[in-house]
Amino acid sequence: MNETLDLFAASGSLESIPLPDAEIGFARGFYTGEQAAQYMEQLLNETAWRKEKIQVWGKEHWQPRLTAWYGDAGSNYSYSGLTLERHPWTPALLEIKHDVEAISGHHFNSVLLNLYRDENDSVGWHADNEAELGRNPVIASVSLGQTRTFKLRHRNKPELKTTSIQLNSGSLLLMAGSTQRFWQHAVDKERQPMEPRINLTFRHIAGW
Ligand SMILES: O=C(O)CCC(=O)C(=O)O
Ligand SMILES: [Fe+2]
Repeated sequence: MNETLDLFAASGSLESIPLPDAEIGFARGFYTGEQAAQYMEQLLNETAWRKEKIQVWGKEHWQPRLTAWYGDAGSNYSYSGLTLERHPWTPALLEIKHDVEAISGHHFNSVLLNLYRDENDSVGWHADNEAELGRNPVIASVSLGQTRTFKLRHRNKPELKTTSIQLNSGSLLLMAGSTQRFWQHAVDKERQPMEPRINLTFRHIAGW
């Protein structure tokens, strides 16, 4: 058993999701419904939400969701031709970071927040594999508000069917090991009306 799976085992409430070439842990009840609803309300109101333009295959697009980037001073995070403006940690984000670090045994120095306003907001297939995240990034993803379907697909083993995980309010998904190298993930638009959802992905950016 490798180091990260040992960590999952040690941290009681994280259940391991057994996918090949991946290390994924899930805690459905990381926060109670009530705690999650409180953070949802607070983060909806106090986050510096922005709609960003990104480059995909040389063309400019508006991202189909709102985002915000918080973290330690000195950070710089770039993806899809975009360098995000970093905001200093808020008390609420530091509390959540503390809880996530306690259960995962990992240290994080930044968090990307996503706001899916309704059923039309989404994130396309991607892996969080930017160089500054290192070779085996550990990413801790906290979900608040509307349950949305998180899909995972293997990059080069099509016989492994797409896996779906329902990310309910208050849940924590931990992706580690080779997950970002072998798997991509996405949150699709939905046909049914959806309430807002906030997702926080805690990351460790190397080099600062
Ligand atoms: O909203 C989610 O659950 C996933 C967000 C995500 O993949 C990202 O921010 O990189
Ligand atoms: Fe991602």
